[in-house]
Amino acid sequence: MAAGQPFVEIDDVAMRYGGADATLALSGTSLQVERGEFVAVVGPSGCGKSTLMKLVSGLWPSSSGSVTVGGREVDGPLPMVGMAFQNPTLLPWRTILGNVMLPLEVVEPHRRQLRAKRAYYADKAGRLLDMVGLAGFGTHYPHQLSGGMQQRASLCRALIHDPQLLMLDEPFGALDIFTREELWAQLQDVCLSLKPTVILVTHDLREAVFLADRVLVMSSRPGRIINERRIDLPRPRRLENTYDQHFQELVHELRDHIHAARQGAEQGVADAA
Ligand SMILES: Nc1ncnc2c1ncn2[C@@H]1O[C@H](COP(=O)(O)OP(=O)(O)OP(=O)(O)O)[C@@H](O)[C@H]1O
Repeated sequence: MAAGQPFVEIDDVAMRYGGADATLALSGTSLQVERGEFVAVVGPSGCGKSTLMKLVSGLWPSSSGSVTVGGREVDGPLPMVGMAFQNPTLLPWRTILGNVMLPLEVVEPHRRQLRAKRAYYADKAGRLLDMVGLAGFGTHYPHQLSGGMQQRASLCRALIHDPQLLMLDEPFGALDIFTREELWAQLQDVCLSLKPTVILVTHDLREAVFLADRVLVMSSRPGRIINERRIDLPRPRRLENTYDQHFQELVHELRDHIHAARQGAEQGVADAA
């Protein structure tokens, strides 16, 4: 990776699902993320946020333009990525510890070392579970945990192989507000300690402002970045800071941008009618 090059770089990407007349999800989309930066992506529903995540993690190819991570063009799933989604997707027949350790069975060099170093990795998984308040739950099965606890476990699974890039697609979207806020604080602690590069997709503007160094706002579909806001709040941020005037001003500012993006889309539909 060349000095000064961003860790993640999306350059003028377009993405169409299916044939020529199928949905154009992204068009003219560009963004850059520095190593160790926490970026949140917000935008109107259906604007292409998840599509953007699929391109960066190599789960889907772009139709045009380029996507590079760590200085290399993305041409397939990246082992250096950890992912967590709205649905925790834990395997029901595995214990929580077994679920957290799953990526180690797939991603090299851990896969090669797992048999010889199982105790080391189990200890590491246990420490991650401790960090998110799940000490003692490693031997439980997913159905024995609440939704919030399962989501914490899926966060540990995303982190177990020391990913350089953490991709979080609405990871707390299905949780109640109290659990969600508790997990913001835990995710912040984990990130301050492990310092991965993070891209978070969320609908929750408070979540974006609480967690991110920078928030990117997308236009309506086909999505592209229409605004970016650096979040200049000191860390560690505390939940009581969400009541501060500056915090609320940032949230309102983002809300205005999204409102404008949605208005733009409605205007486009009206013009076409
Ligand atoms: N597998 C797919 N096949 C065809 N079209 C798809 C597929 N996945 C997404 N789309 C379409 O692409 C567009 C962007 O979808 P995407 O899921 O990226 O949006 P989003 O911003 O994440 O949405 P939301 O905020 O509602 O979760 C939508 O119009 C959607 O219907």
